[in-house]
Amino acid sequence: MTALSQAQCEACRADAPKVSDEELAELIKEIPDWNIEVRDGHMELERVFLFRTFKHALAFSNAVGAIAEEVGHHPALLTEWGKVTVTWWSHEMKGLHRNDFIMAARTDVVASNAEGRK
Ligand SMILES: C[C@H](O)[C@H](O)[C@H]1CNC2=NC(N)=NC(=O)C2=N1
Repeated sequence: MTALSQAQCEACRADAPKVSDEELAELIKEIPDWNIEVRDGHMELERVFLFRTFKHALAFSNAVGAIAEEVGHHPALLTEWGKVTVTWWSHEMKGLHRNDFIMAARTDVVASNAEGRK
């Protein structure tokens, strides 16, 4: 996996390249549990994770927040009772960058180590 740092968050620049249709078709295979949603005219990657309690859900949201801070690239995190909806897109460039797929894959790793999954 690409070693990303805050300084390398090219997806956070408005002129960074969006993934092409061909790249998208390949990258989405790596994260089969994620859905593509179109909002405000751009694509986003989204997945719902279920937990036994709100506390478990909140701990997961915090863990995803921590990997986001490491690279300076941030998701939308909707924390509810027993449920977290994670959405990745590159807001500066209004679309999907390769970084969003990398972060979705990292989110899956965080989820596989998370306590209280349902
Ligand atoms: C200044 C700062 O680096 C930028 O606003 C970053 C922060 N995190 C970000 N996260 C995401 N997902 N997209 C961005 O465009 C983005 N921009």
